Amino acid sequence: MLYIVGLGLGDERDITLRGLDAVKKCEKVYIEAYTSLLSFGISTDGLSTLEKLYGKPVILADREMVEEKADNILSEAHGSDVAFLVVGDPFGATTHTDLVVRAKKLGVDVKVVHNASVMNAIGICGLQLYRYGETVSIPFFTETWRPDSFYEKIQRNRKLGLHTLCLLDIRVKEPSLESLCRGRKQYEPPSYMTINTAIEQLLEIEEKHGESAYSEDTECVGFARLGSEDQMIVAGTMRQLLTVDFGKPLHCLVIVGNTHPVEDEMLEFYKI
Ligand SMILES: C[S@@+](CC[C@H](N)C(=O)[O-])C[C@H]1O[C@@H](n2cnc3c(N)ncnc32)[C@H](O)[C@@H]1O
Repeated sequence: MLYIVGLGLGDERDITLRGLDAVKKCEKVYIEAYTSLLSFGISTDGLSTLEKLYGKPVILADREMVEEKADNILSEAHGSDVAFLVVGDPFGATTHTDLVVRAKKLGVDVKVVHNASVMNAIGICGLQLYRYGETVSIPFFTETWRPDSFYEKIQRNRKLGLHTLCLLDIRVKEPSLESLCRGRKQYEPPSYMTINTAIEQLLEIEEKHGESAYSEDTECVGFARLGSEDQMIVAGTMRQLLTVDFGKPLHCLVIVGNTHPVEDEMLEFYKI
């Protein structure tokens, strides 16, 4: 059996009792290390808090392992109980649906244990979760690569009066271009997009398209470290949020659509 267990957003204590039961009975425990491990304050080589709580070793599964060696994990799950831990909810990221599909095709039984995700934790700012349009991802721009497919999606959401959740790029264990050319993989240090960088990129793309999908005066909400003791939530225009230091990652941003009076009342508590 493959147990895919959501860990929630705060720290190791956010696992559910059902999730902990599953972990305790599994012979092997993997943890995915590339979507948002950081919110647990865990460095890629320091898993001891989790190991202490679970009373067994936890194997770090980075992007390469999950994408290239998933079949090894799945064949282990054929004959024994294996847990695959995911920060947030297993379906809060598209990556894990692929693992479920592969497991089912190989005839491996799968059980999912849900938990809180960034996709619902943003509800804390008072914007109704059922008034959101398509979620977008904002990738880090480079000198030569400035993809902007998020622009059209935000525009579509805003035409419908819907809020937009922007997930911000995480670059963990990315091989450096230089090392790829040399044929020996070396990795860039991890980087996490801040709300400030996301807004700068959004405004750059608005200037390029010039279709007024949004502007510096558009109301947004910035979220940092949701679910942690030191979480930070600030509402304001893009221009205002550019001046806020949101501190440590992880960050995400909501572009506010049309609001109901109760949504406005809640947002007031977070205004800059
Ligand atoms: C693939 S998504 C969601 C991952 C996770 N499986 C979940 O269900 O929440 C990862 C992105 O969500 C946002 N994010 C995740 N955790 C966050 C947190 N605690 N606070 C703020 N943003 C967060 C960041 O923008 C990050 O790049």
